[in-house]
Amino acid sequence: MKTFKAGIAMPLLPRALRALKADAAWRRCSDAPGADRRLRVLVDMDGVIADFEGGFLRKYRARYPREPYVALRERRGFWVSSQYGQLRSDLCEKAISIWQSKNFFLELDPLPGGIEAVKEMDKMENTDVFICTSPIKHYDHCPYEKYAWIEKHLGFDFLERTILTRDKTVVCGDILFDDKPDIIGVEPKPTWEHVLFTACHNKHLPPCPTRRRLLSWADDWRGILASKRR
Ligand SMILES: Cc1cn([C@H]2C[C@H](OP(=O)(O)O)[C@@H](CO)O2)c(=O)[nH]c1=O
Ligand SMILES: [Mg+2]
Repeated sequence: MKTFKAGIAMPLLPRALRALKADAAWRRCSDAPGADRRLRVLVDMDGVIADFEGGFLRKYRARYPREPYVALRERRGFWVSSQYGQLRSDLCEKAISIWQSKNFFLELDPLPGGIEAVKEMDKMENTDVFICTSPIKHYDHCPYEKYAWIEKHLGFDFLERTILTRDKTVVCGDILFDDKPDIIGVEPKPTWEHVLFTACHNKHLPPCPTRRRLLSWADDWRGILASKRR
């Protein structure tokens, strides 16, 4: 969105009006939430409210019962296929075939407390919550199943609050709860604070002084939201 420098005299009122509206909209994204501005919370899906890792391991072991696997407590690094490829090169493709299969994303179990937390946020005053999730590029099943999962667990109306994107940095919000340690994209300074949601693959990372963690939905997520309102 183009922003116009405030204070430059516009020849035509409509353009000036448009400029002021654009500037006001831009400010809504960037000013800290105050009494009049609503807090915008972005919640990731896989690894935060949907159990990608548990669902993967269950289906991998069912399809390849005699192949080596990585126990959840042994998981290191965000990308499952990388660790399976290190185990044995052909296991990389076998891993990928699991989440490319029909019903993989649809049949993921909710993670404990996630659905309840999102529903509570949705009812909070001065708060807007969105699910902000990245589909895999093998699009035969994933985009549809992510929408269907949201309808199944949060209701049809929550599709209005569902964002599918491969680049989360361009999404405007105050907080992003996400299990991926490095969230990069075209925007070098995203508006949101990334709160790292603890998952099997990231729990061994050293503490980072500049980034907060949410250990689970039993942790103090309400306190994190409250800290952004002051
Ligand atoms: C390949 C892969 C995908 N994913 C999830 C992350 C993304 O969903 P989300 O943005 O909801 O966390 C999606 C596409 O990469 O699949 C993993 O969590 N681990 C993996 O190893
Ligand atoms: Mg995730």
